[in-house]
Amino acid sequence: MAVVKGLEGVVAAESKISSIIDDQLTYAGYSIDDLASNSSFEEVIYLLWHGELPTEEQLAQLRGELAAQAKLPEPVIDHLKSCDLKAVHPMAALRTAVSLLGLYDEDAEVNTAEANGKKAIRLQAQIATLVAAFSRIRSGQEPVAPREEYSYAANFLYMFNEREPEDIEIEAMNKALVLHADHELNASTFTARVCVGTLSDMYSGLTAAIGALKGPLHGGANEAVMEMLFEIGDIDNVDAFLEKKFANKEKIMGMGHRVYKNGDPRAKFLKEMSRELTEISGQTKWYEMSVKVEDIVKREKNLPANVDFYSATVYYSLGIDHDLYTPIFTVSRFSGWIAHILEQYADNRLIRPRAEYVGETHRTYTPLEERV
Ligand SMILES: CC(=O)SCCNC(=O)CCNC(=O)[C@H](O)C(C)(C)COP(=O)(O)OP(=O)(O)OC[C@H]1O[C@@H](n2cnc3c(N)ncnc32)[C@H](O)[C@@H]1OP(=O)(O)O
Ligand SMILES: O=C([O-])CC(=O)C(=O)O
Repeated sequence: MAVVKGLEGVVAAESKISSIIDDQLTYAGYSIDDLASNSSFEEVIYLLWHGELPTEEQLAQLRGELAAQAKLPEPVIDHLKSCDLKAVHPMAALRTAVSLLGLYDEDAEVNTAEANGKKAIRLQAQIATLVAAFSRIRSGQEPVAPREEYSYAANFLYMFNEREPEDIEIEAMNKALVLHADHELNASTFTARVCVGTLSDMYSGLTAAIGALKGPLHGGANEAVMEMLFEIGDIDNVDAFLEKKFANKEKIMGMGHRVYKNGDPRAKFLKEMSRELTEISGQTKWYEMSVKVEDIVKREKNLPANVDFYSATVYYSLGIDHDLYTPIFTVSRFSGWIAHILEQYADNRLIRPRAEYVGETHRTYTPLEERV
């Protein structure tokens, strides 16, 4: 058996949800360029779950259902209030809270297509409320109830700040949600599929996926990018910072990708948003530092920026705490994970690869008292 470390290049599933071919990303056959420029996040949710863009009527129905399901069960809010949220990582709190949501859903263990369809809407609606509620409760404020008349992106921002978001903020959040929604068989999506491939439930699949996205080699990189920029502090420090990183063979967060070798097609949109938003907020230094980091890493290591690199300064410009960047990624990626979970259920086979054993063999049991 040949071991493929990290399963690089291994094709482990057939999927109609998204594809990466020649560094081009598509959702159900629509290019990410097209969708990022034209589509609402709700249209993308529909596309990922149904394989088609919605009609006006279908979109209105989805929006209505999402708005109607966005409230959290009181015990979940009480749970958040009972924790010292300043002492925990938001992704850890989210992982637990999503699992907890399952205890208040009578459909949690019902694995029919109908029940899974209902859970899909409920969970996609509640995840945004949950992230915003975490942020509010952590800063000593009451969670803000979702508003049915807002779009998904506008409502998400509103629940953070309890003020009507500006058009530019809504546009940026919508675009970020569209860009992060799905990405073929990335580590967290694979995790979700492995989990539900045992015929476990949707809550378990999503909880497992959150755990995988949390890591800094995956979704956690956007938070790490902002920490890196804080540490660099000033554009004049970029060269010395990177030289030291290269000398110590440390990774530069937000750079490099397992699949894209010539550039992540999502990054250019986030870069442009970062430029625009940092200009508006009068904090262009973060954008300028990012560009310098990107240029040097490209020149020295031939590694392009990935989706996490410029999303950091986009969210920073929206006034969001940097440890909430990966939770925001989670809100978007819920749509993709759910699509993959539904696709896995529809044509399931247990996912169970093999390992090549490289440990000791032919050993004889030594009684406890004889061991040294
Ligand atoms: C949404 C997302 O998940 S996007 C990815 C987010 N993750 C990050 O931004 C973290 C930083 N990047 C990385 O760690 C990697 O590029 C990954 C995890 C994204 C891809 O990893 P892999 O395909 O397994 O590549 P791997 O880690 O084996 O790297 C290959 C080589 O490139 C180097 N390399 C890869 N990424 C980086 C980086 N960001 N900085 C410096 N060197 C890097 C490695 O050190 C390694 O060098 P070596 O061959 O001399 O040992
Ligand atoms: O595909 C990957 O390995 C990681 C990634 O970019 C994503 O999940 O969006």
